[in-house]
Amino acid sequence: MTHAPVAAEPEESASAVLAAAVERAASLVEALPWIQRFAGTTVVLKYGGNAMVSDELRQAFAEDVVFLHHVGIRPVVVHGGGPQITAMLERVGLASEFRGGHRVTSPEAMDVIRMVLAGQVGRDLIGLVNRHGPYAVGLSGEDAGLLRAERRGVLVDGVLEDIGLVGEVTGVRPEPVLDLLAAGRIPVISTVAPEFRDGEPTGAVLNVNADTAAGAIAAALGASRLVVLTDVEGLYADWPDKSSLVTRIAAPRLRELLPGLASGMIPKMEACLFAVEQGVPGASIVDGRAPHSMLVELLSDAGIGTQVTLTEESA
Ligand SMILES: Nc1ncnc2c1ncn2[C@@H]1O[C@H](COP(=O)(O)OP(=O)(O)O)[C@@H](O)[C@H]1O
Ligand SMILES: CC(=O)N[C@@H](CCC(=O)OP(=O)(O)O)C(=O)O
Repeated sequence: MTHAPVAAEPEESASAVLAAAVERAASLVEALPWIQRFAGTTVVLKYGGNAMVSDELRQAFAEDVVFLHHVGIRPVVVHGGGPQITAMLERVGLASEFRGGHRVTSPEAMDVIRMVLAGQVGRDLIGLVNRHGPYAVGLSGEDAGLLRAERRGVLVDGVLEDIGLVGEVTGVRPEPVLDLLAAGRIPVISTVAPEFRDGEPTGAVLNVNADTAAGAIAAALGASRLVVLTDVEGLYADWPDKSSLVTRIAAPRLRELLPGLASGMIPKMEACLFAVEQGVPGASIVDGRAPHSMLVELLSDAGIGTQVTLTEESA
């Protein structure tokens, strides 16, 4: 049976409005100690391609970034774009192949990857942030020596395989990011990186996993937090058993779990581990499909997702 809406008694509706207002105010007040804690510090936000699934979510991400900026926190965005790269490679007739979680990268594919990350995914995010004001500036790992990378292969059944122009970050020069932060800007970083061999640049550009790059950047910046936004609620100790979501984990236990993880989670958890072992006090995996999950993680008592710390006691 359906009922036609009945106007609430004036007294009842006034108290409902008041209760809702008090609840909203409570969320704001709850954020205060967290804002005080993180104000003046740098937080690195890794935005994965699988979390950028709708305009609404991308806009919510941009709002959160601008919110952090306006409460005195220094956000640095490191973005991925795996699915967007795959879609563009398909459009130009190039197939995608992954080995050990890394894209096999030919010189032709590398041209497309560089264009998609720096020219499309990064530009779109910069545009969304800058709807709120002149804040975001794009950087790639190639700019002002930000990243250095060396070619890496992958171990398949114990044998090291060549996967083309894929790199691992071997150095971060944080100055270009610090310059932008000092100028009150929000850096948005695409993770392609110049290749170095025996300490010298080769002139080639390498495709670098965005999680790994974000971990290295967070460590080099002395960030107070690394937050990785992805398309899953967090780390599951026993994937895909949904009852095994881990809310908090210390580095030694994570090290034990790493060899048993499936491919997408490995670079994320390695990046969190690297960051906390290099002095970042906390690194989190959150579900980027839930709007504003990053704000909830950073600025509320309960948090959301999985938080990695160096020890059981540290935060
Ligand atoms: N133990 C695990 N816990 C959570 N997710 C896992 C786990 N093992 C594998 N995954 C997979 O990893 C995926 C996230 O990695 P990926 O697809 O590379 O995301 P992104 O594009 O955000 O970098 C999840 O959607 C999930 O399917
Ligand atoms: C070497 C390697 O695999 N690089 C990734 C770079 C993009 C990325 O990491 O994007 P997500 O964060 O969205 O996964 C790729 O080509 O897909």
